[in-house]
Amino acid sequence: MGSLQEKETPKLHVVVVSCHAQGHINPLLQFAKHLAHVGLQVTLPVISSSSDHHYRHLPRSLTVDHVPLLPYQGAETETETVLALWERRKESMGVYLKELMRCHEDGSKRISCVVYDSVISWVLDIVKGFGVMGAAFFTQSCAVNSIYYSVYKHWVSVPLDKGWICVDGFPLFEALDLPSFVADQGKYPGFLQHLADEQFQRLNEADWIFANTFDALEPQEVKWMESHFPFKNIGPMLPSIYLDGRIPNDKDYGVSLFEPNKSSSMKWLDSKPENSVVYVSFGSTAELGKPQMEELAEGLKLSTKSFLWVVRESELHKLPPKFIDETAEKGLVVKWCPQLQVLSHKSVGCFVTHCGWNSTLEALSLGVGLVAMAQWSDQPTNAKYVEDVWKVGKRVRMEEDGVCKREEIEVCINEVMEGGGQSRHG
Ligand SMILES: O=c1ccn([C@@H]2O[C@H](COP(=O)(O)OP(=O)(O)O[C@H]3O[C@H](CO)[C@@H](O)[C@H](O)[C@H]3O)[C@@H](O)[C@H]2O)c(=O)[nH]1
Repeated sequence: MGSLQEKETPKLHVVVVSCHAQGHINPLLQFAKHLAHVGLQVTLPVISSSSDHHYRHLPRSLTVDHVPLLPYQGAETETETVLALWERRKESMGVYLKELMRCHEDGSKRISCVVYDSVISWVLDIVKGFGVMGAAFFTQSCAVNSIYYSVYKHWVSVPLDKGWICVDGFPLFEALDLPSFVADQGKYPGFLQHLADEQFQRLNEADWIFANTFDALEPQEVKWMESHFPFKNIGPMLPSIYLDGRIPNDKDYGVSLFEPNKSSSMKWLDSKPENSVVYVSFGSTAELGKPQMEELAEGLKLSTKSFLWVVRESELHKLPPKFIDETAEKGLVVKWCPQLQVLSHKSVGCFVTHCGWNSTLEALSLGVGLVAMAQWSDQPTNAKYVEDVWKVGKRVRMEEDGVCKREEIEVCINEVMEGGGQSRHG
């Protein structure tokens, strides 16, 4: 029997490759859904050492492929460094990608284009080796991209000679406003150069460049970036239900590396009055020091507000002993939650956040005021924009020891809850 598929015009096949982190997978997956929605066949590979990922609401023309993590080459050790793990993931994804490209050099699933996360631009070398088009996708703000590009071009000197940097038409960036890799190179040796080179040295070979931002949010920064590269701003990459509803049934990002504590979080929020809850989360990678964790816990205790705090499994041991029991009346600690549903819940009145770019875009899109507690990477720059440029929240002040104290946390929460940030509920 001549199958229906044989008679159909084959769909263009696009592969979307993200680095292995929730904050990168979410916007790239969202972009993949848009491609699937306009009729393309999309494959999204996700590294998995186990099958503990959680998939939901994905369109039929979007396939999530599991990529096995290759075993260690040498002796197995328990303590794998960040860089070694990064290399092992790179190798695993590289092997998978070459095989996928070889299998689909022709035929109905021939690959037309690979969209890759800008921080893993080595993907472009593989893609170009097969004569296929490649599109870079930047998951961070244009302000941050511009700073890294200025470093790459040696237009700013790092370590900072003056203690601040100025990019044309942007706000002045003092050290505490800069991505941590720029402000404190000593802490992350080699990281900045690697990141700047990785993102920009092959960019001229990319056929398209996409960024998860939008013109109205960063008008100067977008213009500046566009004067150097043909960027297309396609953000914010949030599930459609929170924006224009373009993709039917698109309620959730859909691939979670953590298991969300959904029903208990939402039930608990339902029991709280409007605008009464502080939502606290530091995303998927930030690790707070124990003293900071204690100050935050004490700050939440001091505050008269209720709180929902996401503390990832690996961070739980840093909570003060008995904290969960002592605060059971006013607080709930969960290991992961459906953040978009939480932020759009009417009981949530403010968001204490590390200012990861996705969390920032989500809060801005849903109208929740922010208490910005940046930890590392691009987060200090996002926090500066939250307070000084968009004026949608307060940035906490750190003491000399780099820790933000409980009283400061309490004051910032009160200010934002009582109208210092943006207001969603009137
Ligand atoms: O309980 C939770 C906590 C978070 N999220 C989601 O996880 C994502 C987290 O992304 P983000 O806020 O960007 O933080 P990170 O996971 O820390 O993201 C990394 O990647 C981002 C994009 O490059 C950078 O901006 C960050 O600094 C970097 O740490 C968001 O979509 C959240 O909605 C949940 O669904 N449930």
